[in-house]
Amino acid sequence: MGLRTLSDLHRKDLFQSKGFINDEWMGAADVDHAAEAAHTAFKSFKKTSARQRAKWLRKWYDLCIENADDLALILTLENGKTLAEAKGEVLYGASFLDWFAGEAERTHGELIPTANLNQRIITMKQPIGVAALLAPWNFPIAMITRKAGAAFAAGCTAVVKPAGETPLSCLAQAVLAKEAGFPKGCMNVVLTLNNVSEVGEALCKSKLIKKLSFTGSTRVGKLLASQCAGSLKKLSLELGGNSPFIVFDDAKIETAVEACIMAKFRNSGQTCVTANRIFVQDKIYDAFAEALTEKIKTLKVGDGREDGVFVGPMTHERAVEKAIGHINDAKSHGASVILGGEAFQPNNLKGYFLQPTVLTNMSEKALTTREEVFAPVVALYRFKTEEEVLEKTNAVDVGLGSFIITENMPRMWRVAEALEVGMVGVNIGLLSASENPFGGVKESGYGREGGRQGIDEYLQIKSIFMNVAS
Ligand SMILES: NC(=O)c1ccc[n+]([C@@H]2O[C@H](COP(=O)([O-])OP(=O)(O)OC[C@H]3O[C@@H](n4cnc5c(N)ncnc54)[C@H](O)[C@@H]3O)[C@@H](O)[C@H]2O)c1
Ligand SMILES: O=CCCC(=O)O
Repeated sequence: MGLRTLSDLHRKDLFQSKGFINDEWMGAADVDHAAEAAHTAFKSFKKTSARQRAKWLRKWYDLCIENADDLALILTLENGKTLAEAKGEVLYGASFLDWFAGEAERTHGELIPTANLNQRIITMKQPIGVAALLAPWNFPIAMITRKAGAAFAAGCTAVVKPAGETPLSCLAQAVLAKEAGFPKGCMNVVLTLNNVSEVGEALCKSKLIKKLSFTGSTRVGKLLASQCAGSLKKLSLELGGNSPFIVFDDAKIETAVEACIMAKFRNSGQTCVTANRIFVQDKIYDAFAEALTEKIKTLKVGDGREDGVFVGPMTHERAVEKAIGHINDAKSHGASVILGGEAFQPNNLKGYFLQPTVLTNMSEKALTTREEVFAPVVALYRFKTEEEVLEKTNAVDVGLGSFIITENMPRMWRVAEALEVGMVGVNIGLLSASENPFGGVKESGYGREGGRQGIDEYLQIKSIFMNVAS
């Protein structure tokens, strides 16, 4: 079969290119109109039963699974990730709808034991209101469903803003959410490209919007937090990371290599939890570097629609430029490029490709020590002791994901507890599951998405304080 294009979609209506407001497709990004539609819908949506919302979420989940091939194709065409990865993201994205369908009915309040026996206090959880959901270009489906699944389960309505680079997957989700039965005005989508600052600011400043959830860079997260200060919106921020991937001497090399490939090459290195600083203990350093490099040499780079391709292009040109800057900077601090190191065009393909790259002898002075590479660049740092590696890993402003590879259980516990991060992977290169509370600490942001905690981001607590004296 040749390379697939939009004309191969089974359901042509999944390809939409206009914004979606109050169940209508619109040209301009009109935040006020979208916020009003969501606000009006909220008045009745908040009164629907959790069981009904769970049914809509399950139907939406079923539609994602039914249309998985079409959704994956749209995703590959707009983001560049391989079809296999895109299919994986469709399933991962759908799993949040299934998960939050379950959570919708578990937003229990509590009866609080009171000091005064003539009083009773009970609490209830209520939806916060209209939520603005701002998603990034690296996971254009899963970051929508992770946010919207939780918001709708809680009884909130939404104004969704996908990244300007990847609006199509989000619009296809809007088609399916409507088909699943969500009432008019529940899911609104505003599009941006060159006007992202204006749209972002309007979402932050809208009085009708009570909650904002953003996944993206720390730089933009800080900007949005400052813009939301005026209306004191509740915020969830899932921002940049600088994940350490620590291979201890006692690790199994095959486990370390397999986990590192997953943690580094998923989505061509463009994930918020991508292994950024790979710390390898002295005794295992050379053997690990060699085994990893041999494995990376086997990874096929190319058009994500082609069979066997493991690494697709980067999503935009500035990502390649930034990675080349990081490689040159590392070299200037003494690093050796033992594989790759350059932008290239595999089979003369147009696109933003970078050779999978391995850098050894990394210095702490290199920019990648403090900045995310967000590219298929493996930077290997050497360390001697557990204390040393902990000090180095924690000496950054961010703390999202981390990975440790060890066969020593006491060490696993010591290190996992000492790492200043939101998530620790042990002998695995992945942190993604709908049941995992995903999120960070320090300048990686706050709030959790997915897990039992994810729905709470869209709820507020009300207490009822009663005099029960007879
Ligand atoms: N946490 C994540 O999943 C994630 C996702 C994408 C990018 N990033 C980080 O960002 C870096 C660079 O990516 P980039 O060049 O797209 O970054 P960027 O800072 O320009 O944009 C990040 C995201 O924020 C949105 N955005 C930008 N300005 C905005 C504004 N004023 N209001 C509202 N939204 C706005 C963009 O649409 C994009 O989705 C990456 O290297 C990585 O460190 C992280
Ligand atoms: O990049 C951000 C999210 C990645 C994930 O959920 O695995």
